[in-house]
Amino acid sequence: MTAPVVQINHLRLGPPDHPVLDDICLTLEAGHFLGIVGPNGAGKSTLLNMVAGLSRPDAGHIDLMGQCLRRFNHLQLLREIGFLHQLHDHQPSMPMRVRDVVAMGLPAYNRPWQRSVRSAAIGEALALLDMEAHADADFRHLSGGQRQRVRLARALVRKPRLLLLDEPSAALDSVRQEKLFKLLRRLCDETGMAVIMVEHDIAAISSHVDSVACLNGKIHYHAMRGENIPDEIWRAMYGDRIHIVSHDAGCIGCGVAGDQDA
Ligand SMILES: Nc1ncnc2c1ncn2[C@@H]1O[C@H](COP(=O)(O)OP(=O)(O)OP(=O)(O)O)[C@@H](O)[C@H]1O
Repeated sequence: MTAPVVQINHLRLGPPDHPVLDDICLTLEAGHFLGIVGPNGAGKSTLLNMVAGLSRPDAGHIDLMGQCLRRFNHLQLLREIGFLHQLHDHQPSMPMRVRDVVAMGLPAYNRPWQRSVRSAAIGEALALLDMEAHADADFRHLSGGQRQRVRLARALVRKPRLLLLDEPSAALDSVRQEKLFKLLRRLCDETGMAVIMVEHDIAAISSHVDSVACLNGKIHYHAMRGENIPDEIWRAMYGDRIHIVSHDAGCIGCGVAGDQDA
């Protein structure tokens, strides 16, 4: 039997009496598309950083493809995991072509003798995000949404087995958001890539993901596709004063419309 792509067991960060993350357990098989929702400061980015091996938990452990994450060296982690960090929109101070930004996602980007292989992979990744026509453009001259699509191409270019996305739809218009979620769904189905995606808008992601974990320090609920997330879970995460609205059938749970009195 193939080992799960990621297995997170009883993960904790911070002191037991005041943890940032507490008793986090999640398993992702190949092809699984997991959405994570939760309020600001819930620990979503912190969890992604730990899965990427960028920081260590205080308790619990993470297995990647059946092996303890700590046994992977830096290069192996780079090969297996694609990571799109939360948008900070830093831009290079020097001119940089779009294709060179994407090349930075390849573990072999500093090996000029592999130029033709690199070039094909870069073209493929840019095409997935409809950015191939901009391959030779200066990255700094693109719009914010176009730059975000280039960063997504950089995360995908090495065809990772696990893709970690921290609010990837930031800066994308709603048509592009929908296209992105559909692309991720297709890649999961066709290549077996597993995805963990942090997003705030559950209504936008619920028809694409396989499951949604509701995180605020701990996992309050892990809903499978089509399952309703109870109102008390939303209240436990966002507070009693939220206004909860239902949305289209087939989506997971309810949407949070915000605090009407705020
Ligand atoms: N190593 C650490 N030790 C203690 N606290 C930490 C550590 N890492 C992160 N935190 C704290 O954990 C909290 C969660 O931060 P995080 O960035 O993960 O939230 P988030 O859910 O991604 O929020 P947002 O939706 O605003 O991006 C923050 O208050 C942060 O300061």
